[in-house]
Amino acid sequence: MYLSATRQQSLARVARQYYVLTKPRIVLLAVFCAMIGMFMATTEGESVSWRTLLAGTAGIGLLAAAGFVFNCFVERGIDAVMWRTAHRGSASGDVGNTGMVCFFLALGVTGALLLHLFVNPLTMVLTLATFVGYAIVYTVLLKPRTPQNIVIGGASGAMPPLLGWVAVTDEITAPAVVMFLIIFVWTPPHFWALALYRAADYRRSGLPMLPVTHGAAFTRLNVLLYTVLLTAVTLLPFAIGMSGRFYLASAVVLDGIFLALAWQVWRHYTDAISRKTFGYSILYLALLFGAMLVDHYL
Ligand code: HEM
Ligand SMILES: CC(C)=CCC/C(C)=C/CC/C(C)=C/COP(=O)(O)OP(=O)(O)O
Repeated sequence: MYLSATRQQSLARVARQYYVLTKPRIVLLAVFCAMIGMFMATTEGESVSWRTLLAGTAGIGLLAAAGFVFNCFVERGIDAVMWRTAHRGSASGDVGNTGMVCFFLALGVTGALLLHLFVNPLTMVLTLATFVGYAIVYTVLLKPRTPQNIVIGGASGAMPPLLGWVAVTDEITAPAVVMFLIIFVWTPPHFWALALYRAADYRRSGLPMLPVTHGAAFTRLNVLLYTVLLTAVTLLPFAIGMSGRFYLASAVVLDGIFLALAWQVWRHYTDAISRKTFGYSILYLALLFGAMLVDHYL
């Protein structure tokens, strides 16, 4: 069947609109962390099977993407009034409601089936629970009601490395919980740094984010306090013997930079510093988990 150039361009534009709703770069880092969880679960000389690696990362990634599309569907009205999210097809109306519902159902069912058929039932159940935690508990129940939405909702975001661990071991043990805790405590400075320089956007949306409900100064203090707590939590992998000196040295350097930025957010705030801190928080998480993986094979 020959499609005219115009038709091809139109299809490509629609495909891109759907792709954007999956928040692909967030899925990428989440799947990266899940993969690290898998490799961290292997013992000396053991490797992750291709079946677990491929089906596990695909299943977790698809269910994460399903959660993000569901979030865009539910928040299409709010996203339309926020400058940062108004471009999304869900907010602009370029992507219809039926299409979004079918899309997140297809993503979610495929992800769950991959995990059930090729990984293990526990990983499928925990990943589905993570989906519910993010799509329903965070997006529908917490986000419109409390400034602690991202702290409690952060539990879903922290699950990927634990899910990766369970995909390999079929059980939850201390190292998986430690990796969960690192992302759980990382989430508030990650998000509140963004919320600070996007405060006007959130005020317009009516969402009870901390800078809107408690003001910038209190939020800036919380960014610093959670970053101090994060520094302590990132020492746990070394403290419990899960990771060695290479990881410890990497964590100390990465934490030092995060603390310096968080201190500036607290004492010498500018939107530019907050934007820089948000951007660094993403690089920080990727490098910290990357260092954990390198250390595992040293
Ligand atoms: C409740 C927890 C979290 C909240 C509220 C949150 C919030 C946000 C927000 C609002 C953005 C900007 C998105 C945009 O403008 O399109 C963002 C970006 C991002 N977040 Fe988070 N985040 C959370 C957890 C996580 C987790 C767990 C990860 C990865 C493991 C992550 C990775 C990223 C990445 C990679 C970006 C950049 C996306 C891009 O540039 O397209 N976030 N986050
Ligand atoms: C099933 C599974 C593995 C889920 C993945 C969990 C995960 C990585 C959650 C991250 C949470 C997140 C990025 C929230 C974004 O906030 P928001 O949605 O409020 O952002 P927005 O304002 O841009 O819509």
